[in-house]
Amino acid sequence: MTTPTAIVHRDSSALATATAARVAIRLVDAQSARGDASIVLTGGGAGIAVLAELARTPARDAVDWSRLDVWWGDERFLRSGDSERNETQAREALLDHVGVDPERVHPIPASDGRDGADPGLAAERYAAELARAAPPESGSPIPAFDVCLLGVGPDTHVASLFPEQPALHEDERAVVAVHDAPKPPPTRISLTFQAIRSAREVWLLASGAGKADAVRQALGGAGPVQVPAAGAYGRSRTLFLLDADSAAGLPPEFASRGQR
Ligand SMILES: O=C1O[C@H](COP(=O)(O)O)[C@@H](O)[C@H](O)[C@H]1O
Repeated sequence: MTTPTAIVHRDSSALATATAARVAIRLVDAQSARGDASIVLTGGGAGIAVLAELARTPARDAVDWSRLDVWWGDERFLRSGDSERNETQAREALLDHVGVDPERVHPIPASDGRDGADPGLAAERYAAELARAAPPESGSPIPAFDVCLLGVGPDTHVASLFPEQPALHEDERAVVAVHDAPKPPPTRISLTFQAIRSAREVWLLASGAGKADAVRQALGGAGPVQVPAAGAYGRSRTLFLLDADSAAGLPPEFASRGQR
């Protein structure tokens, strides 16, 4: 477990711009070290704003998009192309505008995919896809993602791990079907904590006053079942990337380390 660091930006626009640059640098560094890079994308307001900024930033030209594996942390289990799918929004914001290799883009299956409307089978299929991408020598069924982006919901959810739900107790599978999510749509597919924590770096994004209480709880010592954002961390680094409004309730030890 890595101790989180909070970085506070002036407003939501500065948060998106700075995080987009940070993602580009992270991917360039990973590609310099290993040739390839991998990223886990998130949905949500701040997450999609970062992707749209990444499509615009000149730093995007430093990334070799053809040598990037793109995964998702969660998906709303809807038909392919539905505008509420995180995949659809990520394609529109970023993936349609950069030279990604389609074979290396790994969307979570849709409800009209090969498994039909069975989210359990779709979750198993995604877990198998992750396992195929994991280096055999690692002994892990999950690749070591270079960076995993997670939006923080106002109720402290991350990916589709919602407070007090059964998925939070999953400690064997990398991917689960989520039923009865409190935020629509009710049926979703999500990486589990185990999969999220296999990432080298986990970056949690929040913007707006509506997220201040969630951020306060996540960094205030709460448990991951009550506050899922408190249970998401990376193997080498965990960042909370915030705007000033979402950082309004930061515990003092984090507030003093914030940047503006
Ligand atoms: O439904 C979801 O919500 C969260 C956060 O969304 P936001 O609009 O409150 O920022 C997101 O992280 C997750 O990927 C998504 O499926």
